[in-house]
Amino acid sequence: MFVDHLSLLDFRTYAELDIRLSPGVTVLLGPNGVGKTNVVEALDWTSDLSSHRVSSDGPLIRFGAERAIVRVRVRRGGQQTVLEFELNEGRANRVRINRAAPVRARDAIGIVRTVLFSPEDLALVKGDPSHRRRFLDHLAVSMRPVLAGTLADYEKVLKQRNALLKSARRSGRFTDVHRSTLAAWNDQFARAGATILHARLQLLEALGPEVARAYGQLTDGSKATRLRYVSSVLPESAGGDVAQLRGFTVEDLHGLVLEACAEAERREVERGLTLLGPHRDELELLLGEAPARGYASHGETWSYALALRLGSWYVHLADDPSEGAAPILVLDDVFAELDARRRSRLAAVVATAEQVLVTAAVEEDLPAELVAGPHDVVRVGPGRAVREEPAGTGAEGAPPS
Ligand SMILES: Nc1ncnc2c1ncn2[C@@H]1O[C@H](COP(=O)(O)OP(=O)(O)OP(=O)(O)O)[C@@H](O)[C@H]1O
Repeated sequence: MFVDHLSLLDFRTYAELDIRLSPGVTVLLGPNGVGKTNVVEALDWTSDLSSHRVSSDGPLIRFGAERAIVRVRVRRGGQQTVLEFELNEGRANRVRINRAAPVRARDAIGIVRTVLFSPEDLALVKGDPSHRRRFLDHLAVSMRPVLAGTLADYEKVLKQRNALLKSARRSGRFTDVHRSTLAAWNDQFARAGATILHARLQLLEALGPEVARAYGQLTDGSKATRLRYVSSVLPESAGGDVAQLRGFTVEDLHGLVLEACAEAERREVERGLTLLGPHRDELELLLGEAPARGYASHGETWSYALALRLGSWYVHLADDPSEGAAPILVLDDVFAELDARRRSRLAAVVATAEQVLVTAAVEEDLPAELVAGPHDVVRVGPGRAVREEPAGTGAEGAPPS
């Protein structure tokens, strides 16, 4: 797929921006801090309505403005879809598809598909487990948008469960009312938790080999990657081995979460906190025999982070091989961080995507493999981004209609 038009109103630095894009490679060039990432962040945001840089939408709205509007026109095979998002601080966002009546925000997830590489990805390897859980869940949602609802249900019941455990702890008594309310929350908690666990395990089964392949492509292949899923709920005997864990059905997992809830009840009341469930699990990244976190070198950490993203793209391609389904690749400021060998290796792989957007401060940061062939250049200046047009063509296209 590719996006051929992106319009922004009061998004980050842009009061107004209207930019035409083409399939193939587009390079966004401009000095540091000028707004290159803001453009690709807007596009990436439309894929799952979340930003790689901030956890709420507030900072995406131009400072001082009340709301932002992001409009994209995406083409997939012969089909085109116009998505329009109104981001409101402290209020629900409004979403329209093909200018029809507003729909639930969730209904727009997955229409645009992106895989974004950014310097923040280092946290996937070096950061705390929440980064890796979010990575897994975002990838799972982008392929199965319905999971967004389950994740929201899980968050809600987790909050309720935590509030109940906290109040029991504060009162110093675990009454029958506490017990029966907890039992009711436990069932909802286990249902949503089991669906999330199941989705993660299915995804990991596909992702593990693809990350290993990507890591091999980006490096000399002397070390291998392996993904382990360490769960607060699943049997320890499996040792996090995804191949052993993948056999569980949602029903099996529901039963396991309920059992774990019963087993942990006393400790949870003592602590006033939920101590188990997918929000406590860890995706462990191994490099050779050692965990990458704490052991991998800086270069290996970068390669692992890139391999997780490239592996995600491969999983998307395998999951939906239909025409035009391949996600758009967005490489935000990554080449400057890589040595020449990894630059060319990454460039050679990504250049095969239907649409690739790359940001860079200077042309010299871009690998020759990426810009040797035909590509577009968008010059980004303060509050503006202008596509360089080959002589004899119109400067800007019509807005999405
Ligand atoms: N909501 C907002 N309203 C106004 N300005 C904002 C908002 N959010 C971020 N900015 C500004 O946007 C700029 C950063 O833009 P961006 O991250 O896109 O830069 P960049 O061109 O990618 O830079 P670099 O090359 O350094 O990564 C900063 O100057 C920041 O102050």
